[in-house]
Amino acid sequence: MLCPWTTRMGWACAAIQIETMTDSAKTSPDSLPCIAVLATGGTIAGAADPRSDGGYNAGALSAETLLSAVPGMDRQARIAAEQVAAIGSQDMNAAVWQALVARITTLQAQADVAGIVITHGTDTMEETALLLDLATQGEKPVVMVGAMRPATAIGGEGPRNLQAALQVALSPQARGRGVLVVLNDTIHGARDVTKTSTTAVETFRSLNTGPAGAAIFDSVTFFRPPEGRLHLPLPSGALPRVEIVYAYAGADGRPVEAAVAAGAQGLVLAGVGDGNAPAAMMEALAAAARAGVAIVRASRTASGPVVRNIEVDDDRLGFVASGYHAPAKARVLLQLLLANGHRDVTVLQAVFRNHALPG
Ligand SMILES: NC(=O)C[C@H](N)C(=O)O
Repeated sequence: MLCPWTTRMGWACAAIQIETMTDSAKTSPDSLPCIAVLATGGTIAGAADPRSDGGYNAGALSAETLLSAVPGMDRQARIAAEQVAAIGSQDMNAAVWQALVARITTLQAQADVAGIVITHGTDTMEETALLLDLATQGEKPVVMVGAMRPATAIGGEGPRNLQAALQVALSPQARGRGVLVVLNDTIHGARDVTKTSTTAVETFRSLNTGPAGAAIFDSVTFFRPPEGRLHLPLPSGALPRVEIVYAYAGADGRPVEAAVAAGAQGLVLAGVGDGNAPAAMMEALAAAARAGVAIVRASRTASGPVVRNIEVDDDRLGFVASGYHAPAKARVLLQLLLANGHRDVTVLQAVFRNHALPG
């Protein structure tokens, strides 16, 4: 039994459709909620590569294969899978983001869809999570999931993570919370989550806020109420060029000048401490700000806010302090702000501090 919308939408030529109904569920298939799974690749879909012991290729397995490793979900939901991309998330790009935004927007509007799950590599999951959270609207749960061990590895945790993500997507409590990330039985909000370890299965943390909730066995619990969402539509075409400049002892202004020469409309400083940098780098950033480039000071440290006008005179230099946005996420937010015509430093600062447009 396919979800009703798969036949209506005519996905047969563009997407994978799967049949997961058991005999028992087939007695009343229409009573089960429908979940759309949008697959993009990543290690959760990774398969061993014979080139080396432990080596693998991300995005090698289909959505259908991933779902076949999660027995029992067919008693709780009808599931329709669509292969949006098949890439390692190090190669995530604007075209896939456009496709995901379009599919989420369509699925949010379809009455017969209860929730959406997106399989994705972990490397850039936090960037995609924030972008989708900002660029889409709707109450239905949108749950991103990945894995640290490839599907062919002993102890691969992808099937359990996918099961938990499907359970969160089915949970009424997950409604109205924007985009969520589920791995290792833990639920994170798109704004809060960061990958903290190259290899650990508990790599995703919400370092400043703590996790949003937990998915233990088949029980989904949230620890706090939903927060307000900021909406910044994703325009068609290329996003504005925004570069990240990394500060370190001895850094000078040349990385800043190179980024500006390459056409950057915005720069995010991955600064030391509270978004700081050596004087030569700061001078180059100030010159860029005078030339009309949006400058956001973030921190290369893992947690804590970057606060305005503490060691750096942001008012005089025309900079924005990133608040709790780490560099990669500050870049996504700045790209969407610039793409939506927000260039005024006061407006940019309000959004980075309050996650809401002023007024
Ligand atoms: N664990 C992973 O998913 C890493 C992989 N390189 C990816 O982001 O696609």
